[in-house]
Amino acid sequence: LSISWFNGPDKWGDEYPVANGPRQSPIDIVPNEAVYDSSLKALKLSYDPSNSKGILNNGHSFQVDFVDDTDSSTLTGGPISGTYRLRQFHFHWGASDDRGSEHTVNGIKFPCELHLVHWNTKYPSFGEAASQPDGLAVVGVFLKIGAANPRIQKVLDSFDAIKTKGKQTTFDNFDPMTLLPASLDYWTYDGSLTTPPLLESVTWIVLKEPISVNPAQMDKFRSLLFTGEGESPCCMVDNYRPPQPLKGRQVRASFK
Ligand SMILES: COc1ccc(C[C@@]2(O)NC(=S)NC2=O)c(OC)c1
Ligand SMILES: [Zn+2]
Repeated sequence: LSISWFNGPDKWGDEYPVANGPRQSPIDIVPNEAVYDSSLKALKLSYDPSNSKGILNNGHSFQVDFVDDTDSSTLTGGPISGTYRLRQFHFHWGASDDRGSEHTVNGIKFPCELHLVHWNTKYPSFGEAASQPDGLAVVGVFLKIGAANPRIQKVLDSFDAIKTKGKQTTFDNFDPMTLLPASLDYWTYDGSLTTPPLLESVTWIVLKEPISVNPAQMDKFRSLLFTGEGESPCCMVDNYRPPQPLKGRQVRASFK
């Protein structure tokens, strides 16, 4: 499905009525209104770098895909029960540093947001899980502008090979753990995919602590194109959905 961001988020409701559903994402996170829940477990992420497969420009972001036919890269603990397998990770970012994240904190937008997508192994496949209310668990990590991040550089160095929509290349031996901040404190709430089909199947786990990238690294994200080879180029930027109504949902915090 090719989502062109110029007939973007405010048009999605016409074709996908769930866009106006009760558990849409992203949301604005208001830390003072989040409820500390001492029963929330620590996140347990164990990833096998040899599971990383390839990196693809899918026309609305880029994603790093993982082999997910065994339980070798999993998320357990946290707000979820059972075992969720890592499927892919991708990012959302802005045309400038004042915007780009999907979730916001007290209305503050970060320049970029990482999504690590996991699916519940109680279902036979990712596709099946994506249509179930407890099917997916996505770990969201904010990126802020600061010191250069050596661990993200390998991702950025692959961009020349995936500049245009549909291009992909191999991406071996990458450990997504290296993209996580020191603290795994998180907020969690029930939500959805943030692009069509906007399925309400995501348990969101948004980390409180951002990771940093420097301005040159952030600019590298903006060198990708939404458009395919030979089409008039359109920079891949502002591929984020704005916050959606909370509709009575509670956001819980794993920390005081
Ligand atoms: C099952 O079909 C889909 C379709 C789109 C996405 C991507 C996205 O909509 N979801 C999140 S999270 N961020 C996004 O941009 C997806 O990711 C798991 C799964
Ligand atoms: Zn996403």
